[in-house]
Amino acid sequence: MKICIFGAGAIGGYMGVKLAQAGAEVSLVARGPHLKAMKEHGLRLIEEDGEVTVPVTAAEDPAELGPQDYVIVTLKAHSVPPVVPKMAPLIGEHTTIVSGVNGVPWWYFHKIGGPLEGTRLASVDPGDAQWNGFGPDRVLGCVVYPAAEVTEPGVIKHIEGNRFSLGEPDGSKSERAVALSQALSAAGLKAPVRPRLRDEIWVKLWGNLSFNPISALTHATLDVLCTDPGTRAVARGMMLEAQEIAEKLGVKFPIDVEKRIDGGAAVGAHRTSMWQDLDMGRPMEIDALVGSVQELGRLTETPTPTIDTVLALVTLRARMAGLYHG
Ligand SMILES: NC(=O)C1=CN([C@@H]2O[C@H](COP(=O)(O)OP(=O)(O)OC[C@H]3O[C@@H](n4cnc5c(N)ncnc54)[C@H](OP(=O)(O)O)[C@@H]3O)[C@@H](O)[C@H]2O)C=CC1
Ligand SMILES: CC(C)(CO)C(=O)C(=O)O
Repeated sequence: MKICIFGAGAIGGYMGVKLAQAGAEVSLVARGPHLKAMKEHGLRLIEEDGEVTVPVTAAEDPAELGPQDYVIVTLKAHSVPPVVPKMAPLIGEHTTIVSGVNGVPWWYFHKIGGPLEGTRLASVDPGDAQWNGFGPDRVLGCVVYPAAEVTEPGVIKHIEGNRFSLGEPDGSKSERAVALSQALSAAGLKAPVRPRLRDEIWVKLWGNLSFNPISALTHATLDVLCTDPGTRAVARGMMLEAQEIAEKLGVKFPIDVEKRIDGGAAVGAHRTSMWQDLDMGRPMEIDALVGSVQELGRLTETPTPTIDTVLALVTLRARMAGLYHG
């Protein structure tokens, strides 16, 4: 089974080391000093109980790697549409694309059934680049739970978690989902195949939608913003609006908003990825994490006053930092 990880930064690098260590036929697409370091010295993974360095097959040009059974996309959401044409050499007749990106996935309305079947989302797939470029039938969904960071070129620090939930857009337990789940499990990762992946997408998204922009705006860590009465109320407001949208789309939430916010507080003094991106002058995943929910609000005719307010503030914050051009 040939697996290529496209965008082998924090999450893709973590997955890549685990798969390589387990002897899987895995290759990584990366760029810049990080690619140079991993080609010259291998890819180093630092975990709580020790560290390991593994030699990896890595390239910037996918043409060097050829058609794959699975392409696992672990780019930031806004980086995917522009590179779709570049991925063409990786894609053969039976290639599965695994979307390991936070936020509302571009394939959300594929095989969902009902009146919104086949709806495209401009916030996450402008110009239908992925829908038309990959074709939604190739897609296997994935919710990424681990936290990791690239601490220096060629070095990944794992922070917590090892679950990558997988799910078919139609909820079936397909052969391709089971085969990938087995490969990831053999590499020591948790990879359950879920019949209702969209429910998990929303529980994860609840946090990213609210905690990430609030932290970027306030520079408060999760423990603080989830317990301060004012910002907790803003997060709650955003989440309740998202819940109304999601439930109109058939989602069932297994927990309530208060429990989800308490879970965020329990993570501790964590700087969200959106705040880290702002600090480091990197584009922020505003469209995928917040704009997409506003777009779904419009589609389902659900008012989103709190989401609209926070989206306006964080978008202007990003624009003033020269990090948002939408
Ligand atoms: N990190 C985390 O803890 C978590 C992340 N996620 C989600 O996972 C996804 C990936 O995040 P993360 O791993 O943190 O992101 P990273 O930025 O660490 O990884 C993406 C990598 O792709 C590289 N890249 C970008 N464009 C190209 C290109 N055209 N060709 C080759 N390489 C390219 C980037 O290089 P460069 O640096 O040069 O841009 C970077 O190394 C995001 O959607 C994120 O929200 C989900 C849960 C937790
Ligand atoms: C903060 C957290 C854990 C949830 O919002 C996250 O996923 C991020 O930093 O992007």
